[in-house]
Amino acid sequence: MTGRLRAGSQVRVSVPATSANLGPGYDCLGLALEIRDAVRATVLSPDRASQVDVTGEGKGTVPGDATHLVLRVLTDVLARRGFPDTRLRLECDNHIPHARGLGSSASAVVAAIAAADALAAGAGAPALAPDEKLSLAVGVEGHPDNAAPALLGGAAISWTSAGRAHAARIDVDAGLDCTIIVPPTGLSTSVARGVLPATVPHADAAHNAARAALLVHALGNEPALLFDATEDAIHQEYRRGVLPESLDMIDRLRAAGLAAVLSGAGPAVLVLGGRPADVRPVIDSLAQGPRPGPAPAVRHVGVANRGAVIE
Ligand SMILES: Nc1ncnc2c1ncn2[C@@H]1O[C@H](COP(=O)(O)OP(=O)(O)O)[C@@H](O)[C@H]1O
Ligand SMILES: N[C@@H](CCOP(=O)(O)O)C(=O)O
Repeated sequence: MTGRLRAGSQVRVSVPATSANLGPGYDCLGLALEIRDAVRATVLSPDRASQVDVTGEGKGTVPGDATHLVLRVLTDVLARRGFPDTRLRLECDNHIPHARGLGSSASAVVAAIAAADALAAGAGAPALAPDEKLSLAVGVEGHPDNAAPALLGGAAISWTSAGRAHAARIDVDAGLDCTIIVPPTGLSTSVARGVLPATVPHADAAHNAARAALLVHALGNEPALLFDATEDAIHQEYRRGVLPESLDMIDRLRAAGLAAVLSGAGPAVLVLGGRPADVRPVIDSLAQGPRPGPAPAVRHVGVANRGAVIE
């Protein structure tokens, strides 16, 4: 089927930030956080050029042309669904910091897929199943651990099998406190993936398998186990060379008994079960002496129970 969407059709989607890995769950665990981006997509007539307006994060840095991540994925998914060369106006209201390890690119991709699906469904195309949306997101992102909670909300386990991505939502204790420490400068995920070895020792894989399984239990049922459950042996230490300050922060927070992990590929740090009042004294102790630049932001943030939603 090849068709054209009616000019003036519109959809608004909001999508949460995510923190992937949560320590041991490299490329398979993630948590949605209540910081949301919103995108309004309006179909233009075919003689108009697509247009992107950005407010907030990324304004002035993300491209305004067809290479804009949301526009690129949205038009690509629409073309696959039978609506090629759709011209769009996007209004992006961004709150998720870019290149900090809070899944901004996955949220952008998921927002685009959800918007494309809603526009196509409005024109009579069958709606995509959650696994189909996740598989499309993985085709862009390369790993499912951010996209899964961005789609589903809450915490998610994600995996790929025979070229298709899948996810299961897991319970999170309603009272779980999360604090994020967000440095003023970012690091692209591809750089932080590039320093990882192709293989890890068997003992380290076994270490992480135990912690990741324990983490699923701790998040939903026994927060007292979060500290043990967030130990990682397969990615964080390898990233110390490109993220020395984040890893130093994690060391100090963990020495203070807090379940601190690298958020995604960093540089942000996530403290599970910790409040800013617990975290700030440790951050302040790191700042003894002249600080080279602005201080990191310390934010208390709730778990987002809703993933991508059409508003
Ligand atoms: N809302 C968005 N709109 C357009 N591009 C985005 C958006 N969010 C992220 N990006 C692109 O993705 C990059 C960040 O992706 P990445 O390095 O994977 O970091 P993270 O996903 O952890 O924030 C940004 O520098 C930008 O190019
Ligand atoms: N599992 C990935 C997660 C990347 O998350 P991001 O938020 O930094 O993009 C990794 O560790 O590389």
